[in-house]
Amino acid sequence: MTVGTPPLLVIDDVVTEYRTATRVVRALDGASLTAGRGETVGIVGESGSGKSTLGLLTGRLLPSGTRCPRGRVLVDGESVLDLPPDRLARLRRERLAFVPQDPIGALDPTLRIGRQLRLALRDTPADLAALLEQVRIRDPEHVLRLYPHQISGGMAQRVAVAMAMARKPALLIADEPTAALDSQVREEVLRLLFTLAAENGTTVLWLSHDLGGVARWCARIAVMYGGRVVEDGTTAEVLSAPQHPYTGALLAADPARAKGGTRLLTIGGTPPVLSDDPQGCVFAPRCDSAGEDCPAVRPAPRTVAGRTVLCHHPGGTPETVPARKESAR
Ligand SMILES: Nc1ncnc2c1ncn2[C@@H]1O[C@H](COP(=O)(O)OP(=O)(O)OP(=O)(O)O)[C@@H](O)[C@H]1O
Repeated sequence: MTVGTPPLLVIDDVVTEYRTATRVVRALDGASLTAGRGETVGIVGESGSGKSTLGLLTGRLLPSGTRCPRGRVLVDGESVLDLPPDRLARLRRERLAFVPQDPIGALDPTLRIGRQLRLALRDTPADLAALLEQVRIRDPEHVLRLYPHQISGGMAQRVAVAMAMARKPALLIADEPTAALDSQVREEVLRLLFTLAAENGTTVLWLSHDLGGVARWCARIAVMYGGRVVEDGTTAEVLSAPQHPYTGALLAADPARAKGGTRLLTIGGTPPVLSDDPQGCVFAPRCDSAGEDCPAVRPAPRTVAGRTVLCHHPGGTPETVPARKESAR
Protein backbone atom coordinates (compact mmCIF):
# COMPACT_ATOMS: atom_id res chain seq x y z
CA MET A 1 0.00 0.00 0.00
CA THR A 2 1.34 3.48 -0.86
CA VAL A 3 2.19 5.49 2.23
CA GLY A 4 -0.39 8.24 2.78
CA THR A 5 -3.09 6.65 0.56
CA PRO A 6 -6.07 5.50 2.63
CA PRO A 7 -6.72 1.78 2.21
CA LEU A 8 -9.59 0.80 -0.08
CA LEU A 9 -10.86 -1.76 2.42
CA VAL A 10 -10.74 -1.61 6.20
CA ILE A 11 -12.23 -4.43 8.24
CA ASP A 12 -11.74 -3.50 11.86
CA ASP A 13 -12.33 -5.86 14.78
CA VAL A 14 -15.57 -7.30 13.40
CA VAL A 15 -17.69 -9.83 15.26
CA THR A 16 -20.29 -11.64 13.13
CA GLU A 17 -22.82 -14.12 14.46
CA TYR A 18 -25.16 -16.40 12.54
CA ARG A 19 -28.35 -17.25 14.38
CA THR A 20 -30.04 -20.54 13.69
CA ALA A 21 -33.16 -21.89 15.42
CA THR A 22 -31.02 -23.69 17.97
CA ARG A 23 -27.74 -21.86 18.29
CA VAL A 24 -25.49 -18.90 17.68
CA VAL A 25 -22.35 -19.40 15.57
CA ARG A 26 -19.77 -16.69 15.92
CA ALA A 27 -18.10 -16.88 12.50
CA LEU A 28 -15.97 -13.75 12.92
CA ASP A 29 -14.48 -13.05 16.30
CA GLY A 30 -12.69 -9.72 16.00
CA ALA A 31 -11.50 -10.06 12.41
CA SER A 32 -9.32 -7.24 11.06
CA LEU A 33 -7.87 -6.73 7.60
CA THR A 34 -6.93 -3.81 5.38
CA ALA A 35 -6.27 -3.84 1.66
CA GLY A 36 -4.85 -1.07 -0.49
CA ARG A 37 -5.95 -0.09 -3.99
CA GLY A 38 -4.85 -2.68 -6.51
CA GLU A 39 -3.56 -5.03 -3.83
CA THR A 40 -4.01 -8.79 -4.24
CA VAL A 41 -4.74 -10.59 -0.98
CA GLY A 42 -5.16 -14.34 -0.56
CA ILE A 43 -7.31 -15.29 2.44
CA VAL A 44 -6.54 -18.84 3.56
CA GLY A 45 -7.50 -21.10 6.44
CA GLU A 46 -9.27 -24.39 7.10
CA SER A 47 -12.97 -24.82 6.38
CA GLY A 48 -15.00 -22.89 8.91
CA SER A 49 -12.28 -20.34 9.68
CA GLY A 50 -14.54 -17.52 8.47
CA LYS A 51 -13.25 -16.72 4.95
CA SER A 52 -16.64 -16.70 3.19
CA THR A 53 -18.23 -14.77 6.03
CA LEU A 54 -15.50 -12.13 5.71
CA GLY A 55 -16.10 -11.93 1.95
CA LEU A 56 -19.89 -11.64 2.29
CA LEU A 57 -19.54 -9.10 5.09
CA THR A 58 -17.57 -6.83 2.77
CA GLY A 59 -20.69 -6.36 0.63
CA ARG A 60 -23.14 -6.71 3.56
CA LEU A 61 -24.42 -9.83 1.83
CA LEU A 62 -24.83 -12.00 4.93
CA PRO A 63 -28.14 -13.84 5.43
CA SER A 64 -30.84 -11.86 7.20
CA GLY A 65 -30.76 -12.34 10.94
CA THR A 66 -26.95 -12.38 10.98
CA ARG A 67 -25.63 -9.92 13.57
CA CYS A 68 -22.49 -7.80 13.64
CA PRO A 69 -22.46 -6.55 17.24
CA ARG A 70 -18.94 -5.12 17.01
CA GLY A 71 -16.55 -3.61 14.47
CA ARG A 72 -16.68 -1.65 11.24
CA VAL A 73 -16.16 -2.22 7.55
CA LEU A 74 -15.08 0.65 5.29
CA VAL A 75 -14.98 0.40 1.50
CA ASP A 76 -13.53 3.50 -0.07
CA GLY A 77 -14.30 5.36 3.16
CA GLU A 78 -17.98 4.29 3.25
CA SER A 79 -19.16 2.45 6.34
CA VAL A 80 -20.77 -0.63 4.77
CA LEU A 81 -22.61 -1.75 7.90
CA ASP A 82 -24.30 1.66 8.31
CA LEU A 83 -25.19 2.60 4.72
CA PRO A 84 -28.87 3.13 3.87
CA PRO A 85 -30.20 0.66 1.24
CA ASP A 86 -29.88 2.98 -1.78
CA ARG A 87 -26.24 3.85 -1.06
CA LEU A 88 -25.43 0.24 -0.28
CA ALA A 89 -26.94 -0.81 -3.63
CA ARG A 90 -24.86 1.87 -5.40
CA LEU A 91 -21.68 0.76 -3.61
CA ARG A 92 -22.29 -2.85 -4.62
CA ARG A 93 -23.10 -1.89 -8.20
CA GLU A 94 -20.30 0.60 -8.77
CA ARG A 95 -17.40 -0.56 -6.68
CA LEU A 96 -17.78 -4.19 -5.64
CA ALA A 97 -17.86 -7.41 -7.62
CA PHE A 98 -18.03 -11.05 -6.61
CA VAL A 99 -16.96 -14.20 -8.40
CA PRO A 100 -18.75 -17.15 -6.80
CA GLN A 101 -17.52 -20.66 -6.14
CA ASP A 102 -20.16 -22.23 -8.34
CA PRO A 103 -20.73 -20.05 -11.42
CA ILE A 104 -23.25 -22.36 -13.10
CA GLY A 105 -25.31 -22.47 -9.90
CA ALA A 106 -25.11 -18.67 -9.67
CA LEU A 107 -26.46 -18.22 -13.22
CA ASP A 108 -30.20 -18.37 -13.92
CA PRO A 109 -30.78 -21.71 -15.71
CA THR A 110 -33.76 -20.29 -17.65
CA LEU A 111 -31.91 -17.39 -19.30
CA ARG A 112 -29.39 -17.38 -22.12
CA ILE A 113 -25.88 -16.15 -21.22
CA GLY A 114 -26.32 -12.99 -23.30
CA ARG A 115 -29.56 -12.05 -21.55
CA GLN A 116 -28.00 -12.59 -18.13
CA LEU A 117 -25.03 -10.41 -19.00
CA ARG A 118 -27.33 -7.67 -20.30
CA LEU A 119 -29.41 -7.80 -17.10
CA ALA A 120 -26.36 -7.79 -14.86
CA LEU A 121 -24.81 -4.88 -16.72
CA ARG A 122 -27.97 -2.91 -17.44
CA ASP A 123 -26.45 0.39 -16.32
CA THR A 124 -23.16 -0.21 -18.07
CA PRO A 125 -22.92 0.11 -21.83
CA ALA A 126 -20.98 -2.95 -22.87
CA ASP A 127 -20.15 -4.85 -26.03
CA LEU A 128 -20.98 -8.32 -24.71
CA ALA A 129 -19.07 -10.18 -27.38
CA ALA A 130 -15.99 -8.06 -26.69
CA LEU A 131 -16.38 -8.79 -22.98
CA LEU A 132 -16.35 -12.52 -23.64
CA GLU A 133 -13.40 -12.18 -26.01
CA GLN A 134 -11.53 -10.44 -23.20
CA VAL A 135 -11.81 -13.65 -21.17
CA ARG A 136 -10.61 -15.68 -24.19
CA ILE A 137 -13.97 -17.13 -25.16
CA ARG A 138 -13.81 -18.03 -28.82
CA ASP A 139 -16.99 -17.56 -30.85
CA PRO A 140 -18.59 -15.29 -28.23
CA GLU A 141 -21.72 -14.65 -30.37
CA HIS A 142 -22.48 -18.37 -30.16
CA VAL A 143 -21.85 -18.54 -26.39
CA LEU A 144 -24.14 -15.54 -25.78
CA ARG A 145 -27.01 -17.61 -27.22
CA LEU A 146 -26.38 -20.64 -24.96
CA TYR A 147 -28.08 -21.56 -21.67
CA PRO A 148 -25.94 -22.18 -18.55
CA HIS A 149 -26.34 -25.99 -18.75
CA GLN A 150 -24.84 -25.90 -22.24
CA ILE A 151 -21.48 -24.51 -21.14
CA SER A 152 -18.63 -26.12 -19.18
CA GLY A 153 -17.60 -25.14 -15.66
CA GLY A 154 -14.47 -23.41 -17.01
CA MET A 155 -16.53 -21.45 -19.56
CA ALA A 156 -19.08 -20.48 -16.86
CA GLN A 157 -16.26 -19.26 -14.64
CA ARG A 158 -14.90 -17.12 -17.49
CA VAL A 159 -18.37 -15.66 -17.99
CA ALA A 160 -18.50 -14.93 -14.23
CA VAL A 161 -15.09 -13.23 -14.40
CA ALA A 162 -16.21 -11.18 -17.43
CA MET A 163 -19.41 -10.16 -15.63
CA ALA A 164 -17.53 -9.23 -12.46
CA MET A 165 -14.84 -7.21 -14.22
CA ALA A 166 -17.10 -5.43 -16.77
CA ARG A 167 -17.61 -2.46 -14.46
CA LYS A 168 -13.94 -2.27 -13.52
CA PRO A 169 -14.74 -2.69 -9.81
CA ALA A 170 -12.56 -1.19 -7.12
CA LEU A 171 -12.79 -4.41 -5.09
CA LEU A 172 -13.29 -7.97 -6.32
CA ILE A 173 -14.10 -10.77 -3.89
CA ALA A 174 -13.46 -14.17 -5.40
CA ASP A 175 -14.67 -17.05 -3.21
CA GLU A 176 -12.79 -20.18 -4.31
CA PRO A 177 -13.68 -19.40 -7.93
CA THR A 178 -11.72 -22.28 -9.34
CA ALA A 179 -12.31 -25.05 -6.79
CA ALA A 180 -14.28 -27.24 -9.19
CA LEU A 181 -12.01 -26.84 -12.21
CA ASP A 182 -9.17 -29.03 -13.40
CA SER A 183 -5.71 -27.63 -12.85
CA GLN A 184 -5.07 -26.28 -16.35
CA VAL A 185 -8.43 -24.49 -16.61
CA ARG A 186 -8.02 -23.27 -13.02
CA GLU A 187 -4.71 -21.62 -13.83
CA GLU A 188 -6.17 -20.02 -16.98
CA VAL A 189 -9.13 -18.57 -15.06
CA LEU A 190 -6.81 -17.26 -12.34
CA ARG A 191 -4.53 -15.71 -14.94
CA LEU A 192 -7.51 -13.93 -16.51
CA LEU A 193 -8.88 -12.77 -13.21
CA PHE A 194 -5.61 -11.37 -11.89
CA THR A 195 -4.54 -9.91 -15.26
CA LEU A 196 -7.82 -8.00 -15.64
CA ALA A 197 -7.60 -6.90 -12.01
CA ALA A 198 -4.08 -5.55 -12.57
CA GLU A 199 -5.18 -3.71 -15.74
CA ASN A 200 -8.11 -2.09 -13.92
CA GLY A 201 -6.33 -1.38 -10.61
CA THR A 202 -8.84 -3.65 -8.87
CA THR A 203 -8.12 -4.86 -5.35
CA VAL A 204 -8.66 -8.63 -5.10
CA LEU A 205 -9.58 -10.67 -2.05
CA TRP A 206 -9.21 -14.29 -3.08
CA LEU A 207 -10.72 -16.69 -0.52
CA SER A 208 -8.80 -19.85 -1.17
CA HIS A 209 -7.57 -23.25 -0.08
CA ASP A 210 -4.89 -23.16 -2.79
CA LEU A 211 -1.67 -22.01 -1.14
CA GLY A 212 0.32 -22.55 -4.34
CA GLY A 213 -2.12 -20.38 -6.30
CA VAL A 214 -1.97 -17.68 -3.63
CA ALA A 215 1.83 -17.80 -3.81
CA ARG A 216 1.67 -17.24 -7.58
CA TRP A 217 -1.01 -14.58 -7.74
CA CYS A 218 -1.27 -12.69 -4.45
CA ALA A 219 1.20 -10.18 -3.07
CA ARG A 220 -0.25 -10.56 0.41
CA ILE A 221 -1.67 -13.43 2.40
CA ALA A 222 -4.01 -13.33 5.40
CA VAL A 223 -4.32 -16.53 7.39
CA MET A 224 -7.63 -17.00 9.21
CA TYR A 225 -8.32 -19.17 12.23
CA GLY A 226 -11.34 -19.13 14.53
CA GLY A 227 -12.83 -16.05 12.87
CA ARG A 228 -9.71 -13.88 13.14
CA VAL A 229 -6.84 -13.05 10.82
CA VAL A 230 -3.98 -14.59 12.80
CA GLU A 231 -1.12 -13.77 10.43
CA ASP A 232 -1.02 -11.17 7.69
CA GLY A 233 2.01 -10.23 5.63
CA THR A 234 3.65 -10.43 2.23
CA THR A 235 3.04 -13.82 0.68
CA ALA A 236 6.70 -14.59 0.06
CA GLU A 237 7.69 -13.85 3.67
CA VAL A 238 4.74 -15.60 5.31
CA LEU A 239 5.11 -18.75 3.22
CA SER A 240 8.88 -18.96 3.60
CA ALA A 241 9.02 -18.15 7.32
CA PRO A 242 5.61 -18.43 8.99
CA GLN A 243 5.43 -16.82 12.41
CA HIS A 244 2.09 -18.13 13.68
CA PRO A 245 2.20 -21.84 14.58
CA TYR A 246 -1.11 -22.30 12.76
CA THR A 247 0.38 -20.94 9.52
CA GLY A 248 3.29 -23.35 9.90
CA ALA A 249 0.91 -26.26 10.46
CA LEU A 250 -1.24 -25.25 7.48
CA LEU A 251 1.81 -25.19 5.22
CA ALA A 252 3.01 -28.56 6.51
CA ALA A 253 -0.42 -30.02 5.75
CA ASP A 254 -0.50 -28.73 2.16
CA PRO A 255 -0.21 -31.68 -0.24
CA ALA A 256 1.14 -29.45 -3.00
CA ARG A 257 4.12 -28.49 -0.82
CA ALA A 258 4.98 -32.01 0.34
CA LYS A 259 8.39 -32.99 -0.97
CA GLY A 260 8.72 -36.38 -2.63
CA GLY A 261 9.37 -39.14 -0.11
CA THR A 262 8.18 -37.12 2.90
CA ARG A 263 4.99 -37.89 4.77
CA LEU A 264 2.14 -35.44 4.60
CA LEU A 265 1.46 -33.83 7.97
CA THR A 266 -1.96 -32.96 9.31
CA ILE A 267 -3.04 -30.60 12.06
CA GLY A 268 -4.28 -32.55 15.06
CA GLY A 269 -7.67 -31.74 16.57
CA THR A 270 -10.48 -29.80 14.97
CA PRO A 271 -11.10 -26.09 14.37
CA PRO A 272 -13.29 -24.35 16.93
CA VAL A 273 -16.94 -23.44 16.41
CA LEU A 274 -17.47 -20.39 18.60
CA SER A 275 -20.71 -19.13 20.07
CA ASP A 276 -19.51 -16.28 22.28
CA ASP A 277 -16.36 -14.62 23.67
CA PRO A 278 -13.69 -17.34 23.82
CA GLN A 279 -11.05 -17.38 26.51
CA GLY A 280 -7.43 -17.14 25.44
CA CYS A 281 -6.08 -18.28 22.09
CA VAL A 282 -8.51 -20.61 20.32
CA PHE A 283 -5.62 -22.41 18.57
CA ALA A 284 -4.00 -23.30 21.92
CA PRO A 285 -5.64 -26.78 22.20
CA ARG A 286 -4.03 -27.78 18.89
CA CYS A 287 -0.70 -26.00 19.31
CA ASP A 288 2.46 -27.51 20.78
CA SER A 289 3.95 -24.04 21.06
CA ALA A 290 1.28 -23.08 23.59
CA GLY A 291 2.47 -21.79 26.96
CA GLU A 292 0.51 -21.28 30.16
CA ASP A 293 -0.65 -17.88 29.00
CA CYS A 294 -2.21 -19.14 25.76
CA PRO A 295 -5.45 -20.73 27.02
CA ALA A 296 -5.93 -17.82 29.43
CA VAL A 297 -5.04 -14.64 27.55
CA ARG A 298 -6.46 -13.64 24.20
CA PRO A 299 -3.56 -12.72 21.90
CA ALA A 300 -3.54 -9.12 20.69
CA PRO A 301 -2.12 -8.18 17.29
CA ARG A 302 1.64 -7.65 17.34
CA THR A 303 4.22 -6.96 14.70
CA VAL A 304 6.68 -9.78 14.20
CA ALA A 305 9.16 -9.97 11.31
CA GLY A 306 7.34 -7.16 9.48
CA ARG A 307 3.86 -8.63 9.66
CA THR A 308 0.88 -8.79 11.99
CA VAL A 309 0.63 -11.93 14.10
CA LEU A 310 -1.86 -12.92 16.81
CA CYS A 311 0.23 -15.28 18.92
CA HIS A 312 1.94 -15.16 22.32
CA HIS A 313 4.85 -17.32 21.10
CA PRO A 314 5.42 -16.60 17.43
CA GLY A 315 8.15 -17.83 15.19
CA GLY A 316 9.61 -20.80 17.03
CA THR A 317 11.33 -18.73 19.74
CA PRO A 318 13.46 -20.78 22.18
CA GLU A 319 10.57 -21.39 24.56
CA THR A 320 8.42 -22.75 21.71
CA VAL A 321 8.40 -25.89 19.61
CA PRO A 322 6.79 -26.43 16.21
CA ALA A 323 3.02 -26.90 16.00
CA ARG A 324 1.81 -30.44 16.70
CA LYS A 325 1.93 -32.58 13.61
CA GLU A 326 0.48 -36.00 12.99
CA SER A 327 1.24 -38.11 9.99
CA ALA A 328 -1.64 -38.52 7.56
CA ARG A 329 -3.08 -41.93 7.05
N1 LIG B 1 -25.61 -19.37 7.11
C1 LIG B 1 -24.98 -19.88 8.17
N2 LIG B 1 -25.67 -20.23 9.30
C2 LIG B 1 -25.05 -20.72 10.38
N3 LIG B 1 -23.71 -20.92 10.47
C3 LIG B 1 -22.98 -20.60 9.37
C4 LIG B 1 -23.56 -20.07 8.17
N4 LIG B 1 -22.57 -19.85 7.27
C5 LIG B 1 -21.42 -20.22 7.88
N5 LIG B 1 -21.66 -20.67 9.13
C6 LIG B 1 -20.66 -21.12 10.12
O1 LIG B 1 -19.76 -20.03 10.32
C7 LIG B 1 -18.43 -20.52 10.47
C8 LIG B 1 -17.54 -19.85 9.41
O2 LIG B 1 -17.98 -20.32 8.13
P1 LIG B 1 -17.40 -19.76 6.75
O3 LIG B 1 -18.23 -20.37 5.67
O4 LIG B 1 -17.29 -18.29 6.81
O5 LIG B 1 -15.95 -20.40 6.75
P2 LIG B 1 -14.95 -20.66 5.52
O6 LIG B 1 -13.58 -20.46 6.03
O7 LIG B 1 -15.37 -19.85 4.35
O8 LIG B 1 -15.19 -22.19 5.18
P3 LIG B 1 -15.05 -22.93 3.74
O9 LIG B 1 -13.58 -22.89 3.40
O10 LIG B 1 -15.55 -24.31 4.02
O11 LIG B 1 -15.89 -22.18 2.76
C9 LIG B 1 -18.50 -22.04 10.34
O12 LIG B 1 -18.59 -22.57 11.67
C10 LIG B 1 -19.79 -22.25 9.59
O13 LIG B 1 -20.37 -23.51 9.88
